[in-house]
Amino acid sequence: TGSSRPQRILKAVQKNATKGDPQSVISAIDYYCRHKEWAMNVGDDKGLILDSVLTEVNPSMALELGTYCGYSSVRIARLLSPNSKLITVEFNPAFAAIARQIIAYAGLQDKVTIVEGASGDLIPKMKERFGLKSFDFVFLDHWKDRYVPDTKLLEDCGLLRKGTVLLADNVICPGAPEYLKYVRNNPRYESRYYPSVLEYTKAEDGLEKSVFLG
Ligand SMILES: O=C(NCCCCCn1ccc2cnccc21)c1cc(-c2ccc(F)cc2)cc(O)c1O
Ligand SMILES: [Mg+2]
Repeated sequence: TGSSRPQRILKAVQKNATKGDPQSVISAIDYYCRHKEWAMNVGDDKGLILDSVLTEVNPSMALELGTYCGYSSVRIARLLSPNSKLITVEFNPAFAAIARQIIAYAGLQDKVTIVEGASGDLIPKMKERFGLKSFDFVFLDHWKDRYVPDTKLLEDCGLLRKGTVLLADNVICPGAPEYLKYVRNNPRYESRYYPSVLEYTKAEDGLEKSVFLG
């Protein structure tokens, strides 16, 4: 059988990017997915918004739900301060294996821990597994119907603190309408919508940033 899309993306990184240079890895993936074959990375347009929110938050502990090929893991990890960490959760072992190689190619393997499994199973085990108190930043980019239950789970497991920033991808396309309702009508969150486009297209999409107020 032939290669998978993530395998082809890894090949494009190995061919066109410079080992240890995260920006070249990001550019190689964006070029491939814009000109060769589309893939569900957060992409360069929404990626600039992700970068700016990250720079503002400067998290010590970051969580990503939905690794895929590791594109946004590289975007996040490249901006983390020394000793800051990213935990990224991926459901699909084949995707996780590719992401591990792309993150390592960027030279960011010491900052990123990839955990395989379902968010609903893993979130309740995070405190004990990683000895962490809470997350400073959470990037939601997994199953869109899991955004609300997993946000509630993060609250209930005491993994959010006053000021934790949640950033959700795809709130317009494919859409996360229940999530928008949940965070926008909730006194425990201060939300703001960042309009953008669906990765590598002209279709409308955007990111929702929600600050947990405790
Ligand atoms: O579906 C998307 N992402 C989720 C992929 C599956 C995640 C599975 N998963 C990972 C960790 C994890 C942990 N627990 C449970 C499940 C978990 C997605 C889709 C589109 C898209 C697709 C077609 C189209 F026409 C327009 C847009 C664009 C995006 O940017 C996306 O992110
Ligand atoms: Mg996405």
